Amino acid sequence: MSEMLKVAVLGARGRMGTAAVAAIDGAAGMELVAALGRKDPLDVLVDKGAQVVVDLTVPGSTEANVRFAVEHGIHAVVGTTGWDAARLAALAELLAAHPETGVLIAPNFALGSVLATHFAARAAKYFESVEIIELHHPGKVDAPSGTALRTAQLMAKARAEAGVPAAPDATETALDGARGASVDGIPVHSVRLAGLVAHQEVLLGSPGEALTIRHDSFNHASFMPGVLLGVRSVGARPGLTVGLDGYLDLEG
Ligand SMILES: NC(=O)C1=CN([C@@H]2O[C@H](COP(=O)(O)OP(=O)(O)OC[C@H]3O[C@@H](n4cnc5c(N)ncnc54)[C@H](O)[C@@H]3O)[C@@H](O)[C@H]2O)C=CC1
Ligand SMILES: O=C(O)C1=N[C@H](C(=O)O)C[C@H](O)C1
Repeated sequence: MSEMLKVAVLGARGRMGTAAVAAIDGAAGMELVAALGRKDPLDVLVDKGAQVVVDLTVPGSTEANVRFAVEHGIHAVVGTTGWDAARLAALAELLAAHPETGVLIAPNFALGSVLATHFAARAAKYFESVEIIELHHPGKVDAPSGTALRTAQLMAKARAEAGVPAAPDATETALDGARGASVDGIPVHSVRLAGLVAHQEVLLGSPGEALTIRHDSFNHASFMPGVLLGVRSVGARPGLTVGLDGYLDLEG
């Protein structure tokens, strides 16, 4: 019988962590060796021989958690938000000193969301106007969502590379926030509504037509196949991968 992959979850009592603990517990070939909360020491990861850690915590904790994992040769699959360019650059530098360790930073583990972002990036250069609306449960602590940030960044990059001019917008006066947050020039609007889980609409418009790319996560089960794919793959992918699309063949 082949050996079980030893997996630990950080943020194990949160919304995502609870679902991930159950998914890993029930997954073939994996053994859940630790399920840690905010007050548990990270040394447990080493004591329990974790080979992969899944970080589902909060933006203020995730960087230190991942740094600890990498420094101890533990691969990391990270769903937590807050990984801006400076944090990613520092992590890439750390990984250069630990070339056998892999880290996946996945703003969204839901396959449909990964595809929606991919399609939005592909479509971005063909339309005059693009805007993003992300809609989440009111317990979410960050805005805009990590998914919306990444989607906007990829769309803005595609438009810049294609030489698309700034979207038309005659707004001269507006209340603060009325046009959303500008992410690389793309307006991103954040809705927090009881009853929602995680949803996003990318709006693309040109004279006479509009395309809407919408994805809905109705519950946290939507994220679990991506979490398990990340856990199974990260050991064979040394270095830093941003986005679950890095583990998928979306062009094939
Ligand atoms: N990549 C993806 O597909 C998804 C990512 N997320 C992200 O995952 C993160 C967690 O989301 P939720 O589960 O909804 O939040 P949550 O607030 O329900 O859970 C976070 C948990 O982490 C714990 N925690 C905080 N610091 C910790 C530390 N240093 N060590 C261990 N545990 C710690 C908290 O006590 C809490 O139980 C957020 O950043 C969210 O945006 C959420 C859903 C999907
Ligand atoms: O906090 C959440 O719930 C989610 N967070 C991630 C994000 O910020 O994009 C992924 C998903 O949207 C759910």
